[in-house]
Order: sequence, then C-alpha cells, then structure tokens
Amino acid sequence: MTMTLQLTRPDDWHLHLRDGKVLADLIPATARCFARAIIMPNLRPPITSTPQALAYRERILAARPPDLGFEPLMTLYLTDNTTPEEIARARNSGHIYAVKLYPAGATTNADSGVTNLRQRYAVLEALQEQGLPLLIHGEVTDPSVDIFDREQVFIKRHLIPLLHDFPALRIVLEHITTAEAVDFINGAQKNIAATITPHHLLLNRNAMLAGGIQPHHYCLPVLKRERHRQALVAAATSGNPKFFLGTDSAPHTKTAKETACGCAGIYSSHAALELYAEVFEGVGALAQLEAFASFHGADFYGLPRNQDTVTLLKAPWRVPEKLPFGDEVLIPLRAGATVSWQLAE
Ligand SMILES: NC(=O)N[C@@H](CC(=O)O)C(=O)O
Ligand SMILES: [Zn+2]
Ligand SMILES: [Zn+2]
Repeated sequence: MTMTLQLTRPDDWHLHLRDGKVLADLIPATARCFARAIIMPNLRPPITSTPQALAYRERILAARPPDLGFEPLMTLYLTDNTTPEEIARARNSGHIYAVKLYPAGATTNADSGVTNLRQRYAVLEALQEQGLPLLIHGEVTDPSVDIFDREQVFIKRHLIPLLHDFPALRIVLEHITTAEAVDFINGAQKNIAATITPHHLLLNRNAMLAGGIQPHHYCLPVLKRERHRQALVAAATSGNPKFFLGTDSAPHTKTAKETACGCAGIYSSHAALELYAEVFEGVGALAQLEAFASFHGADFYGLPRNQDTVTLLKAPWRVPEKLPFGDEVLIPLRAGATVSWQLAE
C-alpha cells in the first residue's frame, strides 16, 4: 500500500511571485498546495507604498485560477524613505501583513534597501507599535565580510542591537542558513522567529560547487557547509514554534541563471511540500511536518490555522527538465530527477 500523510493545509511564509505575465505560470504551483503566502516585495520597482501593494495584490488575484482559493498576504519594502505614516497606512489597509528589510544591495532587487538601520528608528518604532512583523534578509553587505559569514555577522552586528532597542518588535529572520542563526533563534524571545527553505534543508555547498559549478543551486544566503544543514534540519524538525516553512521560491529565467554573472534564487514551488516531506522523513520526523508547515507560521502571524487538509503520497515522480516562465523557461529544483512524495489531487 502507498504510504499517505494527511496534514492541515500549509502556508508559504516566504514567496517570490514576481509580476506580469509570469504570475499565471507561478500561482498554480503555490495554490495547488498552500492556502496563503507572504508575497515578497522585491519587484522592479519595489513595492514601497500601500497603494502599490494593493494594486499588486489585485494583479495576483486576477491571475489566480478561479478554482483555487489562494490568498496573497502582501508586504512592503522598507527603504530609506519609508515613513511611520506609511506603516500606519499599511496596517490599516487590512491586506499588508509585514514589512521587509533588505540591507541595500544584499540580494536580488535590493538596491533600494536600507543603507543604515540606525537611521530608521522612527519607522521601526511604528512597526513595533502597530504590531506589524519585520521580515529580515539577514546578511551584511560589507564587502570585507566573507560571503559564507554574512548571516552570522549580521546577527551580531545588527540583529542583537535591534532586539535590544526594540524588545517588542516581531521579527522573522528569513531563510536562515547557519547553526549560528539556529542558536540565536533558539535563545531569543518568543517574538523572534525564522523561516527555513527546502533547499537549505536538502543541500550543502557541495551541491553548488563540487563537480562543476551549478548555477541553479546558487541562492542567497548562499548554501553553507554540511554541519549547518544538519543544524537547520534539527531546528525544523524540533517542534519549536519559532521555526516555520518559507520556501523562498525565487524564479529566474534559465538565461539569467546560466551566464557569467548568474543571479541568485532557487525555484521550488512545483514540489515544495513534497521536498520538505523528504527532509522530515529522512530523519524520522514526519510527525513534526504538520506543525512546521501548517501551524507555527499562522500562529506567529496571529492568523487562523487553515481548516482543510492536503494529502501526501509516497509515490515517486519525475520533475520536468524545465518549466514555462512567461516567454522563457526556468529550471526548477530537482529538474529531471525524482521527488519521492507527491500531493494527492
Ligand atoms: N533568495 C534568493 O537567492 N533570491 C531572491 C531574493 C531573496 O530572497 O534574497 C530573489 O528575489 O531572487
Ligand atoms: Zn532574501
Ligand atoms: Zn526571498
């Protein structure tokens, strides 16, 4: 008999849906499985105001397949010009669930990010007051810091002082990649949480650099050593409510990835929950998957847990070599290879 696993319908707490024509290619992959997703605002130009976020939300809803009830949870992109009034407007809109901090230049489309956090204290105060979570791409951009150390240096240099100055601010450290980040989250107050991606649970940096350079495994924060991957798996499967699912599924065209200066981002929405199931099964922790995927994130955001369920079957399937992406194609995680779980129709 095929092994099955039924769980409360999950949500994706970190997703890049991009914009325009590709929305119609991307939304079904998320909506087949997840009820809601936190939509990252790093478009070109970035989503920095409430009207922009609401208009983007309408474009997503218009591109959503009518039979799939998927709810986009919008975010604002914090810049050097964001005002406390904008935070209040965002809160009052009823559709904006968080504000995203990109240190300027840290990742894809982060050029408009924050140059000096110390000068953004009025806005952070407004966030703390409004109870709107601050989502953080936690890497320093200081070029003298080794790329493999940028997350742990960010925690020491910026995050610890931030928590000291804003003890009630709700923070999600996004897509954590190191044992140091796990230790930090474990030791922090309960208003501090973290998302963990499927690729950082499955892969270490050998998957990017051994046996030839593999641009489709390049993302930010960059894949780390095996001991870090193991620390992430331990955190995700621990049952600690501070850790929850966020795919960081970040599609780019095949051409933008396979070039002399390829961009960062791994696409995983086509198999996200299935890949997490592989990780949890691998350490005998399938019983913890539901809480990580379906409870902890909703609880942290103060949103109701979903009412319906999804069913996973232990039945291998082959991921396509490529997927449509507007006028081009993208190369999905596990392209041309097997995933051992699949979502029942
Ligand atoms: N994770 C990535 O490597 N890329 C993301 C940006 C981000 O989440 O940092 C993207 O938008 O492509
Ligand atoms: Zn990021
Ligand atoms: Zn991201």
